[in-house]
Order: sequence, then structure tokens, then C-alpha cells
Amino acid sequence: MRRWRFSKGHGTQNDFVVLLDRENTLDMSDDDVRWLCDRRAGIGGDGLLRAVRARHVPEWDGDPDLWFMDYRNADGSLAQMCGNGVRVFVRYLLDEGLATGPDVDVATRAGLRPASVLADGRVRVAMGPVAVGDGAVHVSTADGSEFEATPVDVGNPHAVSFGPPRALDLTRPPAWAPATAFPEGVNLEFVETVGARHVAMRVYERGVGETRSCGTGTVAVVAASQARDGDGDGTWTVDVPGGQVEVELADGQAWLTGPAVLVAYGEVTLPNA
Ligand SMILES: N[C@@H](CCC[C@H](N)C(=O)O)C(=O)O
Repeated sequence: MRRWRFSKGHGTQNDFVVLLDRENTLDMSDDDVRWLCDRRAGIGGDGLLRAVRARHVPEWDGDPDLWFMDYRNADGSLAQMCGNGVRVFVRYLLDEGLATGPDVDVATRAGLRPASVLADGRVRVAMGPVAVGDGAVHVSTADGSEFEATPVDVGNPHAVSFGPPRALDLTRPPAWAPATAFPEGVNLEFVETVGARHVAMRVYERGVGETRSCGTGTVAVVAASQARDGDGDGTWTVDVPGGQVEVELADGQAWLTGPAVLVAYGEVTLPNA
């Protein structure tokens, strides 16, 4: 019988199961991830964060003593980065006494992500470089809406469509073309302007479906908006269905600030493999 301790947390209602696997002994399968993230049969979450010492991760060549955030989407797939996940991960490490704050460096598949807990409890993460791609990708949603989306790389792939997102049908996966633009899939954001440096968005996440927030998606949306408007560097407010975050852009680098909440600790018995 496999019985694992877990936590459950969220960042602007993008929610995660969190597991501690210090010495990489859990032997977690993709089926385990899917079951843990299942909202009816398991615990439920948009994704899973496994905390493992970086020395056990072959693709990590930085400080081996850091905590590595092994992020999985709810469908079991790996992703390079998760902006809301990093904030929740930092909150988890601090609450569990696994790191000391207010500054915590997190190793991810997209590289090092230095984070700081602010006086108001929010977590600010250095998200690294953001690259807005040339050209456009065609995106269409289930209700028949059509967009020319801007590709943006935030360590993971995004395509940002401009137009009021409220009425879009995101219960079914949007289509995008050409397929060669994103051979490993893409996260799709739909954004509208609310005011000066203030936008609202919805997102359809690769490996998950529509979620109530996506941290890397908010960064992609701000970078695409800045490029479109020819705006200078600065701080933007992004409304998502699950709350609000701040994104700062300066010299092609981004910082993401938002809440990180842990709501439960427990023990879970996994079904037999
Ligand atoms: N929700 C995350 C992004 C998670 C990964 C994404 N679905 C992908 O596959 O790239 C965030 O907050 O950034």
C-alpha cells in the first residue's frame, strides 16, 4: 500500500497537489499524477508540484542543494514552468520548514526562479526572460471565434489572442494552426484591455483545460500587450477568473507577484498500480 503525505494549495485559484519527495524515492507514475489531480476520484488539482532535491534531477546542472519544482499537468504531462506553482511551492517550503525566507531560490526545468515573500504575504518571482515571437498563429474557439494569436515563450509556450474573452466557449479545446508552431502543444490566452497597463484574461492550459489562472500566461499576456501597444517597461495588473496578479517587465525580463495559499495537509492512499 502506498500512503503519501500531501498538501493542497492554490495561487489565484490555479490549484495544485504538493508532494515532498526529498530523496526522489516516491516512484510516481503518470497514472498516479492523473489520479491525484482527479477532482472526483482523487484529491483534485490543475497540476502537481513534487519537491525534490535538485541533485536527483539529471537535467539540472545548477546548485544541487536547491529544491527542484517537478511540475506536472493534471493529465500527467511535464511542463517547464508554472508561475502560480512556484509561489505555492515557496509557501509550502517555508510552512514545512524546508527553506528559510523571505528569499527562496527554486530550481525548475526552465532554470532558476528566485522568489521573495513580501511584507503583505504575496510572493514575487523572477520569471526570467520573456520572448515575443514573430508572426501569428491562427486560433479558433469552440463557439467559432477566430484570432491571430501572438506566440510568447516564458520558458513554456503560449499564444496570446486579443478580444473580449468573456463569451468564449473554453469548455472544449480551442484549435490552433500551424501545428508546427508548437510541436509540444501550447497554452492559449484570451485577453482584453481594462485600463492603462491593466488587462483581463482567460486561459486554456496545455495538459489541463480552462483554469482560473496561469502565472506564466499572465506574463505572456503582458509581454504581448506591451509589444502590441509599443509600451515601455513597467508594472501591469492582470485580472484572471481566480483573482489578480501583478507583472513587471524590464529589459525583456519579467517578475510575477501574487498570492500563494495552502488550504490542506493530509495523507492519501494511492490505488494499487
Ligand atoms: N498554470 C501554470 C502553467 C502550468 C504549465 C502549463 N499548463 C504548460 O503545460 O506549459 C502557471 O501558473 O504558469
